[in-house]
Amino acid sequence: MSTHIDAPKGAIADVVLLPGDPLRAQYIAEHFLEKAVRYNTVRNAFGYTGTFEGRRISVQATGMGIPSISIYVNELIQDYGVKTLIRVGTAGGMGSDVKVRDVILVQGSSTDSSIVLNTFGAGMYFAPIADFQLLREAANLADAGALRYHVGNVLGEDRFYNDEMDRQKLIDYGVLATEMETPALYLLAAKFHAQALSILTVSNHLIRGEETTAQERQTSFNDMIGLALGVAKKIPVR
Ligand SMILES: O=P(O)(O)O[C@H]1O[C@H](CO)[C@@H](O)[C@H]1O
Ligand SMILES: O=c1cc[nH]c(=O)[nH]1
Repeated sequence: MSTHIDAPKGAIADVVLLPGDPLRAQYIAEHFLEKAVRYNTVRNAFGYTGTFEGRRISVQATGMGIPSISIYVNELIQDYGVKTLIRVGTAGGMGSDVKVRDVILVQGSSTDSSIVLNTFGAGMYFAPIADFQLLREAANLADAGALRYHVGNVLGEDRFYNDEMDRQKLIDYGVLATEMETPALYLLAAKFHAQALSILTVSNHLIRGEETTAQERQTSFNDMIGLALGVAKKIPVR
């Protein structure tokens, strides 16, 4: 086991989906994976391993925010040898073309978190970016499935409630939406030479004040989850 995951070596697949919400992990395991076995309940951060169309895949809840996802990504890669990590999260829309229920493929992750500064030191603004192979595959599958999706820059912010953030400036610079984990995922994937992609569903719009219903969120989650599993299925087993 690792410090926060109570699973034996080999219990976790080389490809892992990463929802923030443990109940989303359970939902994915119960509705999309075959023969799913729960390998972790520590802190209720549920983790499952099963198969999707014959491909062994795990799903691990990360909790909310950069400190929490950093723990799981570190342990999945360093203690369990995970090579590919695909976040399946929700986001608050910011750009005017972004609508609730749209899917966003996070190409680059801007942040107000100190994680980049603390890694590289003052004066170096490392750009946390998606793995191109995963991003291209996801875009191809989204095109084939006629999904409404965007590819671009997303803010990964430290605070959910953040009145001080100058959102209009970020929107003017093309930032599509906000969420709270991707900078850490992309930074740690770069550090450990793993592959990572964040796929997000827009659950609300911060500027227009729109929200989705719980039922609608579930349906649009299904598009995102299907897309993530479609990408995961194509990764050769390592
Ligand atoms: O839906 P998840 O994956 O938790 O992601 C988003 O939702 C949480 C905030 O409600 C933050 O974790 C944010 O990144
Ligand atoms: O971080 C998040 C996630 C979803 N919606 C938001 O407004 N913020």
